Amino acid sequence: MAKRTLDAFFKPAVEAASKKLKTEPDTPPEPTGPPDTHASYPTPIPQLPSHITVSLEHGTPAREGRRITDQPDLDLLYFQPYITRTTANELFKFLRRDLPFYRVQYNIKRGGVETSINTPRYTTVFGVDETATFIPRPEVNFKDDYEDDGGEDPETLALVNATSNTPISPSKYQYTPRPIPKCLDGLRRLVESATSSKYNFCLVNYYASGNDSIAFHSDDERFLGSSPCIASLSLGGEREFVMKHKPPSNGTQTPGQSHVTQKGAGRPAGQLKMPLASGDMVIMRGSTQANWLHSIPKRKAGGGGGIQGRINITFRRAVVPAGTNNYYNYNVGCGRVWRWDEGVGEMVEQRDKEEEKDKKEGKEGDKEGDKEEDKEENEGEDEGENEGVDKEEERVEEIKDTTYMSLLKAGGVKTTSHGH
Ligand SMILES: O=C(O)CCC(=O)C(=O)O
Ligand SMILES: [Fe+2]
Repeated sequence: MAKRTLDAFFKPAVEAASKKLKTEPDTPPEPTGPPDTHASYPTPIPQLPSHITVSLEHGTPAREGRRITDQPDLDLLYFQPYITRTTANELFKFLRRDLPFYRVQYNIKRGGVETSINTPRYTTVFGVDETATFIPRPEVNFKDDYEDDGGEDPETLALVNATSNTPISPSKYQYTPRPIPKCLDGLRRLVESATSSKYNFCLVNYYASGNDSIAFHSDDERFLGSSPCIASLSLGGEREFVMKHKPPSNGTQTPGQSHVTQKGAGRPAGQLKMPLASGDMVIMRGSTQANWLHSIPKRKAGGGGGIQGRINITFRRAVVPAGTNNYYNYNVGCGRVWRWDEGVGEMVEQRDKEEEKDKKEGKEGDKEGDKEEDKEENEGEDEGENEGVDKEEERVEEIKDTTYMSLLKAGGVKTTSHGH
């Protein structure tokens, strides 16, 4: 992206930041503008404080990216870091506090049997595939719409067909697509300019502790097109990112196995391990997704560079509506919203309006019902069950790998995916 366009995007922030320095040095950071609202958001999403915006604009890349292509089929660009640690940690706290998260459950069918999977991390997603786009609604945006008239906030963005600009039929998507809020969209544009690729999706993972994870998988769904470029940004506590080559179709030695450095005994051959710290960014591109798997394994408590919890943001480009359906299904789903509670220092599941009303009216029977439900949910959260969940996910991956192998033999058709 041209520097001029980025300057225009960040200009209000630069002005706000310099004004703040001159007049009110001790007041809390000012957001760059009013919060983003949209019917698809559970609550408004604030804009970044102007000093974070300025630091992103002027401080990235904190270091130039290092290209890693010394393994077969691998093409990585590794920024260590892309965003300075201080800004990355502030961004981490902002996003954890201000984004709505989900703990998605979904069913898979294996051998004809329905199995329920609990995604072992918090997720959220924004964006729409390239057949549609969000455009400002002139009738709203030319009004002085930030004046509070006590009514509902007017919708400022309309979802339209990307070529004809005509409204999208509500039946086109299974979930209402969510526009990328400004606090992530500025970042998307910066990352676009750093990687010379375009992105229309922003997937966010929050790993609350070492027990949260993502199993080995590749982001090689057909809806991303061939040779997708995926930018993956890490914020907060450090976690290990592990990559391994997909098994070969003929079941012989993993390609590249003999070239990959094996540090320490007992470590499986052919794995690459990267300690992703706050602000680091890995770009996976070329034939990487087609040939390599990646994961964030669970790990014991401790480590993480002093910060508890980690956010990962991936920027991707989906080319067809199947991508939109898949991403909302597996990263938002149908469950309740979870939000960060600074007081208790953890994510808290949000009640819906009906439940709040019941609580206020003191409906005891319903409360008892809730307890039963909670108990069942908590039972599903103990360590043993989580182990099981992780294994469930690993087993899904095994199935994906096996299918991948058999499809490769049959001519390289892609597997279905659960949309990590
Ligand atoms: O957290 C990470 O670094 C990886 C996330 C990831 O692989 C994904 O969301 O597909
Ligand atoms: Fe991934």
